[in-house]
Parts: sequence; C-alpha cells; structure tokens
Amino acid sequence: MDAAPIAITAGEPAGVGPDLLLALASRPAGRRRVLVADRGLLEARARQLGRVVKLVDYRRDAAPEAGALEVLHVPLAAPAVAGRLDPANGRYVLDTLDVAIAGCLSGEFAAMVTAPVHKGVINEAGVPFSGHTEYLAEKTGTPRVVMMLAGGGLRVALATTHLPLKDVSAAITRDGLAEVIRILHRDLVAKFGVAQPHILVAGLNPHAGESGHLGREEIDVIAPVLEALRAEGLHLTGPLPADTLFQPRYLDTADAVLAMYHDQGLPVLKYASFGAGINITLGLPIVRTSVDHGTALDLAGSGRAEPGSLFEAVALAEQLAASGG
Ligand SMILES: NC(=O)C1=CN([C@@H]2O[C@H](COP(=O)(O)OP(=O)(O)OC[C@H]3O[C@@H](n4cnc5c(N)ncnc54)[C@H](O)[C@@H]3O)[C@@H](O)[C@H]2O)C=CC1
Ligand SMILES: NCC(=O)COP(=O)(O)O
Repeated sequence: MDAAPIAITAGEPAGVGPDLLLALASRPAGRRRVLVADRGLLEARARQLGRVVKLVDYRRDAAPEAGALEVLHVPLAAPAVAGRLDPANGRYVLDTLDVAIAGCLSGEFAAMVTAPVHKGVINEAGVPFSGHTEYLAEKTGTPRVVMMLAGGGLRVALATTHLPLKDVSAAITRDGLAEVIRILHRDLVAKFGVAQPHILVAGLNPHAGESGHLGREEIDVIAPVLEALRAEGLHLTGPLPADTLFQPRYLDTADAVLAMYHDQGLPVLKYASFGAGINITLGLPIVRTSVDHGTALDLAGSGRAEPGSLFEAVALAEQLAASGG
C-alpha cells in the first residue's frame, strides 16, 4: 500500500465523528487512512466506548503497523466531552480541515473525507462558517463548487447550499446556475463515468412557478439557462415541479437531480438512504467526500452511532483516488 493516503478528519470533537473514525479499525483498507484529530480525544473516546483500538502516530514515509489506525495529531484547545459543545474547540475543528486540505493540495494525501462539524459552534467561536463546502471552496481558491449527495440510487445536487431561505432566490442567477450545471455535468462524466448525463432540474417555486403566477424565477432565470446549455449539447430536463419530480417516471431516466436549495432536495435523498449516503463536493481541485448526517450530539460516546455513511464516504474517496480523482 504505497499510494498516497486518504486523510479523514474527525469533525466536531463533542459529536459522533471520533466514534465513527474508531469504527474504521474493523474495516479492511483499500489504501492508507490517516485520521486527522487529537490523539488523546480518540484514545478517550475509545475508552468511553469500551473499544480496544491501536492508534499510532502518522509518519509520512513509514507504513503503519498491521491493524493500527494512523493518527495525525492536531491538538484540542480544551478537553472535549461527548455531547457537550465548547466554542473553545471551534478553531481546532478548522485546524484539522486546514491540515487535510494542505495535504491534499500538496499531494501528500490523495483525498479527504470529513466527519461532521457543528456549524453553529464554529460561529460561536468567532469564525463565520457555513459549511465544509464553502470552506473548501475558499481554502482551495475555487470560485464555485457544487454539493451533491448520493444514496439509495439517487444523486441530488444543489444550486445553492447553506443559505437562509429568504436569500435563495437572489442567489440563483443565470451565470451562477449555468456554472453549477456545467460542474455537475462535468463531474458526472469525470468522476462517475456517466458518458452523457441526463440531469433533471427542479423549479424554485411551487408547480415550477405555475406559468409565472406563483413566481417568475423559472421564466426569468432557470428556463433560459437550460435552453442555452441544451444548445451546447447538455441533456437537461426542467424546470420540473419539485414536488412531483422525485418519482420513478422521471428518476429512472436520470443520472442526477439538481435541486434549487438545501431542503428542497436533501430530505428526499435522506429519506431514501439516511445513514448510507455520501456527500461529495464537485468542482474542487481535490477529492472530498463526507457523511450524510450531522454531529448527532445525542449519540456521541454512546456506541449507538451508525458508521455506514462514513464507510461509504471512505470507499468513494478510495475509488476516486484510485481513478485519479
Ligand atoms: N457534513 C457535516 O459536517 C454536516 C454537519 N451537520 C451539522 O450537524 C449538526 C446537527 O445537525 P442535525 O440537524 O441535528 O442532524 P444530525 O444528523 O446530527 O441528527 C439528526 C438525527 O439523526 C440521528 N443521527 C445522525 N447521525 C447518525 C448516525 N451516524 N447514526 C445514527 N443516528 C444518527 C441523530 O441522533 C438525530 O436523531 C448541525 O450543526 C449541522 O450543521 C449536518 C449535516 C452534515
Ligand atoms: N446537509 C448536508 C450538509 O449540510 C453538509 O454540509 P458540508 O459541511 O459538507 O458543507
């Protein structure tokens, strides 16, 4: 196993991230995995869970001991208690991301996988933060990226990500939407091997605007963008009413759905596959996958957190790393 390792960040230290990373000990590895976290936190969480896990310090040029999990130590600012958020550790969470991003950009790591962070507590720590997706775009100097979740036979991408609902309409511009669709199309080809992707595009308003009587974004923005991109050869259907597009009649012919905002598309995806879905950031110069769930503070340290989504996210990162991203 001499290929570049995958970095896996532990996310919010009071959440289930550390528990999930420890569960990787029982999974066969396709390539080296480096856990980016406070080593003492992982040791303490393993004790709390009653798990015996062998942790070793990551050394770039040394192969890990058989059965051990490699840890790239990033120090906590304050002791972490499962289930109890502490803004003092907000900076620590970002430090783990920075280490993984830098390693991916330098080529030391082939991909990064992220366990969930708590967006609120990072803001309470004084750092404006709306999500990994936006943070990765900023830190890699990528003007536009696309969040896509996959699971249960569906792929759902988002035209906008973590925005208050009142700001969504203004964020959907012709140029921005066209870029999102181009990125989605390109990565379905490059990362998922879909030769000619068929993308279903949702409208924004009820009944896709009901011919302008329930909103004009479909007429003024979405339809003209789709028309222009169809002229370039993209296979796009829409704008479709979001309440009826998630049915086999449409989905059976499609490779992905583009929803206009977070809670238009993700509830359907999570209903279909919660706990086994994958979040992938498209359009980045590095590979990043993640879990489909949040920090689950209620389950941290209890042994009841399901690691299936992390396992899927790691498997996809390994697959993308092997195929060159
Ligand atoms: N990739 C990321 O970093 C993500 C982070 N979040 C953040 O997580 C925090 C909490 O969000 P919530 O809306 O409460 O969602 P959540 O996913 O943390 O919890 C929702 C429900 O699902 C359960 N659950 C979550 N993960 C589970 C697992 N692995 N096994 C079994 N049950 C599980 C929880 O116990 C809870 O009942 C928020 O700050 C949010 O921003 C949310 C989604 C993704
Ligand atoms: N619901 C998915 C989600 O919010 C994930 O966000 P991110 O932290 O991966 O940007």
